[in-house]
Amino acid sequence: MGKLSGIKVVDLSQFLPGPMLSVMMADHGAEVVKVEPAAGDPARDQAPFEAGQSIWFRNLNRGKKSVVLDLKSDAGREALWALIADADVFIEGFRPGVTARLGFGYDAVSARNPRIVYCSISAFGQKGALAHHPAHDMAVQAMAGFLSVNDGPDGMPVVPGAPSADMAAGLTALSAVLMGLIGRDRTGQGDYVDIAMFDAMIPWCAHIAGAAIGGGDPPRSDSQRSLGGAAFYNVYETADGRHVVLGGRELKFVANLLNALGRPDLVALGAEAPGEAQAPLIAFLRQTFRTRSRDQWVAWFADKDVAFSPVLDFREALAEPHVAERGLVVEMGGAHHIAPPIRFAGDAPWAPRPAPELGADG
Ligand SMILES: CC(C)(COP(=O)(O)OP(=O)(O)OC[C@H]1O[C@@H](n2cnc3c(N)ncnc32)[C@H](O)[C@@H]1OP(=O)(O)O)[C@@H](O)C(=O)NCCC(=O)NCCSC(=O)C(=O)O
Repeated sequence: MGKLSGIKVVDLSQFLPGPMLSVMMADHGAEVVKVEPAAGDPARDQAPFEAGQSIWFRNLNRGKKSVVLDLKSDAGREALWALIADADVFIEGFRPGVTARLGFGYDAVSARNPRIVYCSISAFGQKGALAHHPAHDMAVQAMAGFLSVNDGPDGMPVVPGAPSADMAAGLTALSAVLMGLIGRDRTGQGDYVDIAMFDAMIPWCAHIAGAAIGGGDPPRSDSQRSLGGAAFYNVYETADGRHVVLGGRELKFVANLLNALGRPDLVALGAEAPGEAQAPLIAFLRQTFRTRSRDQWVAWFADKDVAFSPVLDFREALAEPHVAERGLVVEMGGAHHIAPPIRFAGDAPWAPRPAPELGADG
């Protein structure tokens, strides 16, 4: 029995942030009813597909039910009210004002079910100058400053690989809903929470935007300038044109590596401030890493206590034995399932659950 069994979730959200929240609830036993328009959650149409389903959609919607409701019709609205009557959680991810126009704003929903924890997830929040601006992940990253530190050597911001604003919002919303449920259990009263992708990203910036927060110049960051050009927090090219990272900030790792490379004289430079003072160390490391291939370096580092990693593509990353040992990706019936990142010691062994076909439950 999952930690959330007995909790009923009505979820109108689409794409990524809201489904991320509700899939983690479904993983732990909540009954999640995904309410979709006739066209379905657009994530259903996102390539690549496998075993007849979008891989993206499957891994964000496993273990849920799907009902199709036209919320602009009386019958659809009635059906949603019936679902809300005994629900514990209501999730929506439209632009601010949409659910109120449909008749399902917090005031209306809590009047019918005062115990409900109602979570809105939007790009910039329900209030504020940007509130009604439509936005996907990249636009929020752009507005929050994150794209400015993900530029290439030509200064052009790079389209982010990970949808950080979506994920930050989904995971923040999960915490919020669980807090809401704990509070509700104490007081008997539900509550409303306004989660913004923007708000969820801003707390992530303190270390990279530190200077700007303090009123100084904003940081710039391609790989050579990250953290102001720290030798031991940097990316290096190898002889085969691949890359490796030194990702350690502790001086003992600097010493371990430079001693093994026969250059103990450079260790003191590791303690200097990143930037100009470390330039000779960076130059040495650049030259050194170009003398072997990436995988030769992986072998060389195997018996060294240094925070070193090869830069892998996704195929390589998923083929790592570590992924199999932790059971992170499971293939069943020709479909690949990504395991939940939260698994309690007392949980039954995890088994993949299918994501529903559109309207499978009504
Ligand atoms: C994603 C959006 C930009 C999409 O913009 P829009 O297509 O203009 O959607 P809106 O939310 O403004 O409005 C949705 C409309 O659909 C209608 N609607 C929705 N569901 C129903 C059902 N079931 N029945 C009838 N009508 C429905 C709803 O009433 C609205 O109509 P009207 O009232 O008539 O207008 C926006 O929803 C948004 O900013 N959402 C918050 C942030 C967010 O989730 N961003 C995407 C993250 S995922 C991501 O970044 C990524 O995947 O990439």
